[in-house]
Amino acid sequence: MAQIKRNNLKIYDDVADQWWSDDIRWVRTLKNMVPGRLGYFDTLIDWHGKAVLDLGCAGGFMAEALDDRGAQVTGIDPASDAIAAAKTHAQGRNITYDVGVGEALPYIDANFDAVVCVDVLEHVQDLEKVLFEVARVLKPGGVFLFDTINRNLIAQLATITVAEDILRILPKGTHDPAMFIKPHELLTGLRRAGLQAGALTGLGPRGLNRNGDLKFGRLPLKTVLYMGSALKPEA
Ligand SMILES: C[S@@+](CC[C@H](N)C(=O)[O-])C[C@H]1O[C@@H](n2cnc3c(N)ncnc32)[C@H](O)[C@@H]1O
Repeated sequence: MAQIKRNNLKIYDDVADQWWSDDIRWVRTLKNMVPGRLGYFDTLIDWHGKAVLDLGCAGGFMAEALDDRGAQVTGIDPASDAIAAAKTHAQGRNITYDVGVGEALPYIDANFDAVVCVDVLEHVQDLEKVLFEVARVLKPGGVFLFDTINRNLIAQLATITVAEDILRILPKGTHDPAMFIKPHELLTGLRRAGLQAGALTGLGPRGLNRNGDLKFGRLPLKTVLYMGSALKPEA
């Protein structure tokens, strides 16, 4: 049997034209996760007037939500068709979109008040480089806000066996379970990059919305998905 390509990043360009159409369940799921994430992140930062980088923004769900909150948003992603879709959808908004990777951000040092990176860290080729780049582009006193997937058997069962293979709510090959990140690994990476991590919290499904799609919010358990923040200390 042919081997499935894991962490297949082509998936995001393949669905770029339908990113905002609500036709694809897993893309809708990403959209539905935004309020769950912001329910936590909004308690940590007042976005208004802040320069914010949405790192790994794809078609722009989080970027537009941050624009709605009055942030000055820049989004970046290597998926060029997804960035094109983000630009088209954001017409009339003041969002800047760039094609690029987190390992080599095309921004000057100390450019952003916040970097948001949701459902991305477990996809990047070089996590350490990305965290150093995040620290570099943050202003002193700036904050890094993220979520990612834990690496253990339960997280693998939930995201690969159940979500990809049984329920088919994720395309096959979306994730490589070997790239999932244990919280202590991320905390070590943040510290090495010079960032001071705050508390981590769980993220997960909290019922269904009116369309029968999953709603997301904070959970006490960090077994599968977890969110967190880290501060760049003042100079
Ligand atoms: C699951 S999607 C999440 C998209 C978006 N953050 C959201 O929640 O709607 C993962 C995204 O990470 C991006 N990505 C993968 N490798 C990356 C890298 N090295 N630097 C920045 N983004 C990357 C992919 O292109 C894809 O758009």
